[in-house]
Amino acid sequence: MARSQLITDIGELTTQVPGEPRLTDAALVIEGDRIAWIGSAADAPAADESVSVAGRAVLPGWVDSHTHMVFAGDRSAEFEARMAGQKYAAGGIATTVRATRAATEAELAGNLSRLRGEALRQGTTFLETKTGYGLDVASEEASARIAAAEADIVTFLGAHVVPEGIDAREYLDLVTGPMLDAVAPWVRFIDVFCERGAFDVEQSREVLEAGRRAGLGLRVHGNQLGHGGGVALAVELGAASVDHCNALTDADVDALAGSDTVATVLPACDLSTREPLAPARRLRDAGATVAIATNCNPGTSYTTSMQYCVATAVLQMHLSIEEAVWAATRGGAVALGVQDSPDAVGMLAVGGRADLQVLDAPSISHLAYRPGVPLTAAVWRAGERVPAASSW
Ligand SMILES: N=CN[C@@H](CCC(=O)O)C(=O)O
Ligand SMILES: [Zn+2]
Repeated sequence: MARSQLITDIGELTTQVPGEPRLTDAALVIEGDRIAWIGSAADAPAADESVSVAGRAVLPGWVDSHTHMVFAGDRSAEFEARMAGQKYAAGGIATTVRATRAATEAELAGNLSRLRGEALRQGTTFLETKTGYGLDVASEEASARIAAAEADIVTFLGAHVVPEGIDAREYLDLVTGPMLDAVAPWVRFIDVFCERGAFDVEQSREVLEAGRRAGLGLRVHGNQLGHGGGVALAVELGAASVDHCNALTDADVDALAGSDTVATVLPACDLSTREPLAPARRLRDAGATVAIATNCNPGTSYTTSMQYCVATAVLQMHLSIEEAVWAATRGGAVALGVQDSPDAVGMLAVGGRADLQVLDAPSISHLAYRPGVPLTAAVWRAGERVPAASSW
């Protein structure tokens, strides 16, 4: 029989199970990679090992549904210029494309593994990442393969920008043809940056329809830098999510509210680009499903901290702490299509994956009440306790 671990003396247990999202004085048992039992600490069964968390809060691991972690180099000079008043534009992506193409596969894998480890130790137990800094067939294939070795879900973002030295028509033929064929074994979704300076609505439609024909799910980077047609297109095509959602018309909000497309907000990116924050409160109030993700990338959001994003969503986007934690766990799961049993993530339920984090705090409200404080006390992913960082 699989090894069992009892985690007990949980002051506050956030399960995200509908109807019973939070328990107090709770305990849970992990058997192998699954949750075997949840209930009151007083009724907890015996197990092979027992860990008392001494009144701390326990919640599902974060589901980070939007990152770009396959890259080389950094863009701190661009960041400093932005802080001095320069506006963010899609063109900065070319800097990272040059560095990524010049890097070895071992360097790209090493950087991804470093970021993945950093995220995991901060409670991110389920991670999506994208290609999008290779932008030729060989580099995108390598990016997808490297990503698949480390991330839980990989998205193909060949349509990030049109790279230097090729015209848009020729590049779209590549993305929707040989590049798509090359990455297909490694990826579950296709994505497109539908924005001025990247791809317009008709080009984006072409990319997404090719991905759908190849059996991929759809995601869109939309309405980040202005009122574009990204959100409307995502809803029309039934995309799993549309991410950024900064500049929304009432019609965009209504369309999202009446759809199954998740609106993913990226608070750290909004602050790092000095763009107006995405209207998460307005989206929730209208009835849209909202997810929160880091958008970890070297250009617009170089953080792996879901806790920082949750705190910002509460403090500046006006979500309640429960709404923000839901958006950063179950919301991410819905955005990635991994919300259903038996392998659902972003919730703690008997029979489900044992992905959880313990906070050095008595309740989830401390995530926003104590912003910037590293509150992750312990993390379990698929039933295994995540070791602390090794020293270098
Ligand atoms: N918006 C498009 N792509 C990334 C930024 C990429 C970059 O600037 O390197 C994003 O999600 O913010
Ligand atoms: Zn992105």
